[in-house]
Amino acid sequence: MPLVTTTEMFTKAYEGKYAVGAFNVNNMEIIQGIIEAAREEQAPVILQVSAGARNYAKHIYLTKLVEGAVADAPDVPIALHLDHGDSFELCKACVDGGFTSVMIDGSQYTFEENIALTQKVAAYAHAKGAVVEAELGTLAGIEDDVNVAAENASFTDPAQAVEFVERTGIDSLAIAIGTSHGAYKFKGTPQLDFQRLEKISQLLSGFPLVLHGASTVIPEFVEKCNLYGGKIPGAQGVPEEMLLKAGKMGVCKINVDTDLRLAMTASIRETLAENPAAFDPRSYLGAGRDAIRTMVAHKMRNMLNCSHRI
Ligand SMILES: O=C(CO)COP(=O)(O)O
Ligand SMILES: O=C[C@H](O)COP(=O)(O)O
Ligand SMILES: [Zn+2]
Ligand SMILES: [Zn+2]
Repeated sequence: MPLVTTTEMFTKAYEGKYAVGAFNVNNMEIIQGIIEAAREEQAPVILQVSAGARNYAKHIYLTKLVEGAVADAPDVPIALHLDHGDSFELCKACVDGGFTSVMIDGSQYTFEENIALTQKVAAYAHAKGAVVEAELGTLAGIEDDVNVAAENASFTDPAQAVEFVERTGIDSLAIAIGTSHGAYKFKGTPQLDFQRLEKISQLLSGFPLVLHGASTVIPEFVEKCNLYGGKIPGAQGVPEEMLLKAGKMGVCKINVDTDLRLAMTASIRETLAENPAAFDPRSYLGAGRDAIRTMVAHKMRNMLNCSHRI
């Protein structure tokens, strides 16, 4: 099947009380690892591209690789999504360039400015058959060029979320309930505001919610990075059981980037450390690709609960 939007994926996920994984992609090995996992697990999947990834790998290379993925896994529903679009122009370029879904992240603007920008993107994308995710509330952590300090992060207001969805006509909403981007999410015990999620979910009944900054930062992979020369002290993420619970409460899309980075880096470090004579990039990039596949399959089975859903 051709690339799809997220509409049907989210309807099924909402009804089935599970979430679809949205994985950040930057190169061929990452795309192939994710698609191999989706095919093995028979799970729908969202490939998402940040502005940084688009600059790194270039739009045309990424879309051609994704075209390859679609041909390689014809029975898997695959959506191609812009992650954290920060302007109308970027969203337009992605819609025009074959993406089926875009995120406009106006969360750093005032409520009214965020609404105006999101409305404009939604009108354009919908006219072209693409869908739109927007964000209300801000996450702490690093998003592209925006580094939001924890004290400037603000959780999503449930009443505002309803007004925002009604006025913008978006297809899904990213909310802030305590997750954050990157490998350092919590200093003490991990905690999410499930009461807030429940309230938003009640008020927006049936509407797909999105969680960003949802990597688990699995200790095994941090330790492996550190064992083979890395320096990633004190990293901590969102426990998988919390994400599984969120998936039962209206969260239909869960974003994962950091866990893929950690898995790939750990296996590349290990491969090079254990094979000092190796210098064929296929040896360590291939190991990195395998690590992505294993990590994504693990997420699909244990945290998203989206295996065997197609
Ligand atoms: O939200 C993300 C991409 O938009 C990724 O979050 P992580 O950094 O927790 O993987
Ligand atoms: O939310 C951010 C994602 O992890 C993408 O990160 P990036 O902007 O460094 O590509
Ligand atoms: Zn944001
Ligand atoms: Zn994000």
